Amino acid sequence: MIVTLTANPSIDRTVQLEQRLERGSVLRAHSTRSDPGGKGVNVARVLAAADLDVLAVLPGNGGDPLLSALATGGIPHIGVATTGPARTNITIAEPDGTTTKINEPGATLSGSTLDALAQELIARADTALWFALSGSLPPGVPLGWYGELVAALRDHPCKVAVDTSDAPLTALAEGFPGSAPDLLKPNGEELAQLTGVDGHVLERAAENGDPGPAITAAQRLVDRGVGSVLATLGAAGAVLVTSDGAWIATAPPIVAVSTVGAGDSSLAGYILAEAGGGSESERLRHAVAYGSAAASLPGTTLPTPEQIDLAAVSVSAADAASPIPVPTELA
Ligand SMILES: O=P(O)(O)OC[C@@]1(O)O[C@H](CO)[C@@H](O)[C@@H]1O
Repeated sequence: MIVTLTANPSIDRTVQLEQRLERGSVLRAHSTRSDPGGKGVNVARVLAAADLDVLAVLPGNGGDPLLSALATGGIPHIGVATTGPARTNITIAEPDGTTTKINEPGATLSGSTLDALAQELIARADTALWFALSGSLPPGVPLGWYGELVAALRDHPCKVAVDTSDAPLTALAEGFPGSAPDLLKPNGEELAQLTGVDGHVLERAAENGDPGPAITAAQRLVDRGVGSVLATLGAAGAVLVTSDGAWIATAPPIVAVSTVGAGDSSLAGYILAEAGGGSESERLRHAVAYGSAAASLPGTTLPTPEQIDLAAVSVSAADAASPIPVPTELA
């Protein structure tokens, strides 16, 4: 079983515009849609669509619209009693595929909700294959909470993936190697934040087909105890770095409709391939194929296995025999 934790789930409301977004104007929406959201919920949705045994753990009370949507979608889940319903996050989508996202802070979680969420994980630590701890932490949650969970789970046979950002990500990294997960999934900006690398250098290089800075930055996290770093780089693809080597994947050309959920789909693709015994390059191939498929779908629509084009993703190994060159900007 794969267990996902979403401390700050959401209803994702997408507003599709027919024209460009103009600040200060009255704009008419062409269409709207609502999808169950929150990063761990999305990972669970992708894995469930691929018929994996999955469980989404999240705060929520019986009758909350988000839990009802998960039930309707056939996503196995446990809602832990909490004070308020899930937040609504807004995506404003423009005709050229540009998305602007406004995420609410989420309802405050009490100490007892936090303890109950942690208990749901610990109770499965000896049977679950993977835990995916994903997304922001709502008010009331200590910034170091992910680190505490990783530390509690790492004595068990399960593997733990973390995908978060900003202060919770920084707090997690401060606890390395004790809080280092088996898999960390930063995007380019988060990778830069964590490693002190200039984010512009990293992203510009990746866009120009040079994954060197991203690999170097990811290697720094592996040196600090992280098992594997899957760094997603948008249209430039992704890199996977472990203590055994580094792999690079380029993304197939797509018409981007909504990148919301693309990173979560990548994480799900990686876990799916790993759970099936796939090699590092196959895990990376699945990650990029799932992420690309998600980006070509509207709102927080997530891909099914039929929409995945593995053959369109090219993966290569960085030469393990020669050290990864450190670009001058990083040296
Ligand atoms: O505010 P967070 O927790 O960082 O991100 C939440 C969120 O933007 O992430 C998902 C896409 O990755 C969406 O479903 C959701 O709205």
